[in-house]
Amino acid sequence: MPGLTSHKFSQYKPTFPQVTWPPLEEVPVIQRGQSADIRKNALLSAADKVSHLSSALGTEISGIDLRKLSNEQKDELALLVAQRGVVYFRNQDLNVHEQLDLGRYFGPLHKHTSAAIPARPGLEEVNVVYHDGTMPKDGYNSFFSTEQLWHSDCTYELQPPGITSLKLLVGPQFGGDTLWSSSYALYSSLSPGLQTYLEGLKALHEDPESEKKFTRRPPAETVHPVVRVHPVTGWKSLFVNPGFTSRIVGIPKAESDCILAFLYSQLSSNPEFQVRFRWEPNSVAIWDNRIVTHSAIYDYWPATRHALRVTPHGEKPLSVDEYEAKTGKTAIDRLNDREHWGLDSKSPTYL
Ligand SMILES: O=C(O)CCC(=O)C(=O)O
Ligand SMILES: [Fe+2]
Repeated sequence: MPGLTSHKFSQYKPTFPQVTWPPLEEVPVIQRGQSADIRKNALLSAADKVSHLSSALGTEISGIDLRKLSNEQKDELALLVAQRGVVYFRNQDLNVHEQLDLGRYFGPLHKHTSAAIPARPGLEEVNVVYHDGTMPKDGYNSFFSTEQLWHSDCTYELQPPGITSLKLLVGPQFGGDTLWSSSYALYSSLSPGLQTYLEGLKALHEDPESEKKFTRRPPAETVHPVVRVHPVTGWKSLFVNPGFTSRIVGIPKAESDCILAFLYSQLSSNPEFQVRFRWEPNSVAIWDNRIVTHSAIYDYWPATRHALRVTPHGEKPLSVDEYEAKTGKTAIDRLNDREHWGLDSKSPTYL
């Protein structure tokens, strides 16, 4: 009953109010995963089932109600997401305010400069993802190649998002899946010489959309390290993405183009780094934008797909040198860190 469904969620339909917000300022972020017990028993033992969907990333948990998590379980969820990149839950009844509260636990919430926000006032921290049959069939595919659709959210900000959630309200019977790609796995796949070279570089992130759309804040562009270290796991990750990283700075343009083209082709096309999620209404994905990229698939026109995203800020990305100076610890390639996380040598996963 499409009429009923669209009425039920009409307050979350997309709007683009022409309001202006002040520029973002630096905000403190508490790394919740840092307080978690490494075994994550409070969270995992409360679940009916925990299934890893691929070696590199993606875990589905059933039997947990996201409205009822204790702070201890939320801390463990933050750690799990930092390790597995993205964690999925189905049949979640949490409403948008509960989704906002959960997000706020992980960091101050980001307000998007230009993306749609819900029609109902007071929900500026919610991002609306919405397509239906009245919109062009080609959708984003007429503006971007499938490779360009891969991105990590809002990396042009000074403090790009950390632990982000997306809840599907309405979706097609089939199609409209989302893909995620592990940037830990991408880093870990490179030869030691290339890893070391990239660790010394920085790249420019900017929003190509900001020239085309009304922006509620002056558009940001920021230079971030090409390899960043996750503050909780201490693992190194490639931090460039086709959506927003335009060039590596301080090296010849041709060299930057060539390296970025190689990295983008790897992250978007190497299935070993990827996981694909088939949504149902009330599915929630929680991913760590610091260490994964993602890409939605627009193959469901003319069906309606409607989802809400809540996006906490992460820290200012730390380069390997910054992480080591700050913590006195050595940042590590995830592939070499199995023992620390209690994995035996045969375990295919990185839980
Ligand atoms: O529609 C989706 O599955 C994801 C869209 C997206 O990129 C996002 O919400 O960050
Ligand atoms: Fe996104």
